[in-house]
Amino acid sequence: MISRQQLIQQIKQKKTFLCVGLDTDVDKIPEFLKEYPDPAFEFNKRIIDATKDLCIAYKPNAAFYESRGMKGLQSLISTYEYLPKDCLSIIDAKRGDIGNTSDNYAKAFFNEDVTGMGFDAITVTPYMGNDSVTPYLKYDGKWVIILALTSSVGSKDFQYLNTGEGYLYETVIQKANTWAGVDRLMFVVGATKSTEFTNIRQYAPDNFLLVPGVGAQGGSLEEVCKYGITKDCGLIVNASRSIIYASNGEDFAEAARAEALSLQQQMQAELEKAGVI
Ligand SMILES: O=c1ccn([C@@H]2O[C@H](COP(=O)(O)O)[C@@H](O)[C@H]2O)c(=O)[nH]1
Repeated sequence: MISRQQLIQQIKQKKTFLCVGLDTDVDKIPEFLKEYPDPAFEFNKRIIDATKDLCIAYKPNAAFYESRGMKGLQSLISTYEYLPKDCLSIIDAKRGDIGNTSDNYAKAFFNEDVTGMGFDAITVTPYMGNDSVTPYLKYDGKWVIILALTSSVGSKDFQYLNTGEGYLYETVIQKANTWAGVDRLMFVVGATKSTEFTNIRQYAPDNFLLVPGVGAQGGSLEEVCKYGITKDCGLIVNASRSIIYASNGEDFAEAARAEALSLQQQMQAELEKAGVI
C-alpha cells in the first residue's frame, strides 16, 4: 500500500514521476526470451530490474494479459509479485459495472489472499456512476483512478459534451471528488490534452493525475508539466511502448533503461523548476 505522503516522498527521493507501462505483447518481445517457461514475465522482470530506480510506478495493462487466457493471468500474477514494494502498482483495467459486479472486479485485483494480486490502484471508467466506483473504495488505502479526459482521439465523442454546466469530463471530476478524498482518488488525463491541464487543475487542484500519452502517442512532457504540475508534483506520467520496445534485440533492457533515464532526467528538471525538489 502506498499512501499519498509516501508517493510524494518517493517522487522527491527518486527525482522522478515516471510510470513504466507493462503493455507486454508476447508477439513483440525478443525471440530469445521465448525459450523461458513464461516469456512475458521474463521480459517484465528484466524491464523492472532495468528501470526500478528511475520510476515510482508500474502499470501493467490487463488487456495484454487477459488476451492470453490462463497463461496471461499467470504472467500478470508473477509480475505483480515481482513489482518493487516502494513503487505504486497500478492495474490498468478500466473497469466499471453495477455494484455487485464491481465488488468482484475489486476482489480480482485488490484481494491478494484470494487471487494473488493486491495492486495499489486500479483504473475505473466513471460512466455507470457512484455505485460502480464505491466498491473499489471499500479497500482501505487502495487508489481508484478515474478516466476523466483520455488521450484517445475519440475523447471528443463524449468527454467534451456540454452538460449545460461545462464539459462532461469536468462534471466527472467534480462529482467523483465528492466520493473520496485526494488520498484515494486520481484521474486519468491524456498527455495529448496538455492545454486542458490548467482547466483540469481548477477542478482537481490537489489530485494526482495519471498521464498516459507521452512517447508513442506524441504527448509533450514539457507541456504537461507547464500546465499540470503542483507543489506536490501531482503527476504520474506513464510511458509504455517507447520504453519497453525501445529495442527488440538482446539489449532490450538496456535500451528501456536509456529511454526511462532520458524521461527521468527531464522530470528531474521539471521538479526543480516547479520547486518540488
Ligand atoms: O487515456 C488513456 C488511458 C489509458 N491509456 C493507456 O496507457 C498506456 C499508454 O501506452 P503508450 O504505449 O505509452 O502509448 C496504454 O496501456 C493505454 O491503454 C492511454 O493510452 N490513454
